[in-house]
Amino acid sequence: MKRRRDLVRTLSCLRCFFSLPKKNPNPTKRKRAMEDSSSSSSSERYCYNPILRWNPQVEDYFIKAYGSDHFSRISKALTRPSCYSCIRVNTLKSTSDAVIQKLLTIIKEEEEEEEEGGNVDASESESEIGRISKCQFPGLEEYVVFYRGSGPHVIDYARPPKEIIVSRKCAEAVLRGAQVYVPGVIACSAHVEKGDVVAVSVGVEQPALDGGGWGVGITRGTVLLGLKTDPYYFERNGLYIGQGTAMMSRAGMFRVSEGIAVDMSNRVYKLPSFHDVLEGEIFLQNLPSIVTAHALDPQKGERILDMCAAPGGKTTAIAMLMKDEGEVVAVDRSHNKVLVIQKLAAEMGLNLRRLMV
Ligand SMILES: C[S@@+](CC[C@H](N)C(=O)[O-])C[C@H]1O[C@@H](n2cnc3c(N)ncnc32)[C@H](O)[C@@H]1O
Repeated sequence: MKRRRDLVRTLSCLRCFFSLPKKNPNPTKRKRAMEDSSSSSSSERYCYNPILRWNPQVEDYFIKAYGSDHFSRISKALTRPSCYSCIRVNTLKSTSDAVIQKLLTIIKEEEEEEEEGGNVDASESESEIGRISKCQFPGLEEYVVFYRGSGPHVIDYARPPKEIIVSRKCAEAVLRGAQVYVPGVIACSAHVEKGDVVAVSVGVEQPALDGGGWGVGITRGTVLLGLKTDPYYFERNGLYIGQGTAMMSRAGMFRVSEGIAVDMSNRVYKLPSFHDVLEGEIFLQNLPSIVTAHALDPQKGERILDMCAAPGGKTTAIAMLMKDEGEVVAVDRSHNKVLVIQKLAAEMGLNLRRLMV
């Protein structure tokens, strides 16, 4: 089974990331910090500690509504990834009990391999059984399984640094167990070669200096010098998401259009990638999407229209709940999107009857 190693090695999404590191959010402060060379230690830099910046009026409103303590906890939680992966079991092919057993077997086998290779950190070897559980909401226990991740972890990074900055979207995927793919890389240190261990941070949106909206402010392909005089140096403090091995040189990362740029070995939050795991038997789907189809309560023989259907998460959930006896009309706006739905339905062994562009 492809990519099963990720289930062991790595353990949602960053729901909100309009966040900045705690230090030096504006140019004046940044300049002051650059002058004070002792203000940015390695532990400050290589940690994950973003804070959310709110529109002051919105902030005032919420503080009045929730109280400042509660609001500050909400604000902090919004900068953290989800601790759970939510797995929908395809009940036409399997059951939640069978899926739990299979996942445990996969994890055990892979753990043994990792142990043989000496790659297991004993301090992290919590029982996997406790990590997997059935959803407790009535009616969902039959087909929804949770996998609980872990974090935040302290991931030391040895100097001298070789660094990579990735986009927010890429960072969200990485903290759900993905690798860093080429399109997600925004900037990279000079002289990064294939095989180098690199520190990976996220470039977050910041207010433009000219007051014209928010942006990442780093041009794709920027060379990171690793110096405190580097204009982006302080912005990266506290936005470190982990480290990995460069799978290509710096030149390659900005020359090719696809492929893995960094094989992540350590992430500050760990959730496994379920990519290619138990294909057709399970589908990774956020709980609200599952609940949407569940609340619709589709019955055998009904005809249901899904108007913005790709990639087909709710479409296939509806078809499954109808025991694939009925008609789901799935519509999306391009032929390619409809092909994606078709592929997912085929993997799950479902006959959707009608797919439309
Ligand atoms: C968030 S995704 C839908 C996710 C999907 N319902 C699921 O559960 O997997 C939104 C989809 O709406 C589609 N969409 C947007 N505008 C549309 C339109 N005018 N007609 C049909 N589909 C549209 C997009 O192409 C995209 O695939």
